[in-house]
Amino acid sequence: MIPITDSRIEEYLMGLAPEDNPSLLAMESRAKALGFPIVDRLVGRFLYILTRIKQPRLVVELGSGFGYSAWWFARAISITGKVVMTDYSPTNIAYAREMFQESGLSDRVEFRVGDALNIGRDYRDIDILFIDLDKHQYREAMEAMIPHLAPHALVIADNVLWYGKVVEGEDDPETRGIRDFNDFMTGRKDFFTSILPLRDGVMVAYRLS
Ligand SMILES: C[S@@+](CC[C@H](N)C(=O)[O-])C[C@H]1O[C@@H](n2cnc3c(N)ncnc32)[C@H](O)[C@@H]1O
Repeated sequence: MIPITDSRIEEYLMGLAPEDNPSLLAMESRAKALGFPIVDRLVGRFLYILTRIKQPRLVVELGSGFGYSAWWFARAISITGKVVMTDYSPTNIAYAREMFQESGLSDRVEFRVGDALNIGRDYRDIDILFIDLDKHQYREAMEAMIPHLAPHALVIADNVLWYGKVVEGEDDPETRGIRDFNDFMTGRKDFFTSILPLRDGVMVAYRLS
């Protein structure tokens, strides 16, 4: 494993990103206690900014866990917008419901339990697609969702550097899945794609038409 960002830099950045929302802090503590992978605060704040700039009508998340990343989208989206959360786990979605209720954000969120690849296809004209499900599924998910994206949609994907394994010659299904997804996206002429080495690597791809 290769640390993407030096831990001292990450600590410094975290010091510059104070948050006091009780639901947010509770979700961060839960992730720490369970060792559950969330995008983390630095990426969350980045999602918030992208959402404010884009002003989406519809955000669809593939792989929402218990709602941490969705919380950032919901906080940033206007009251007329909607964030669709998807996760296999009813326990995760039930916890997310509680957190969104507590934060007064539930009216902007649709909570869906099941396979994100099936659920995602229920929606059209998606302005922001966020991909954070099992890593071997990234490309399949993307290919399935392209016809469901709005013109000039943003696709954001987490973990695209996969703890540095993408450059270490690892050949497990997850690393292969991420490499394949990165090659697929950067090879497409209809998306302009950029990868930020923030936390575990965040891809932002802009649909050109
Ligand atoms: C990395 S976590 C998501 C974390 C979340 N995006 C966040 O930052 O708060 C991945 C989640 O995706 C879910 N998942 C993986 N593949 C899925 C699929 N095909 N359909 C639905 N959920 C899936 C897992 O249950 C897990 O909770």
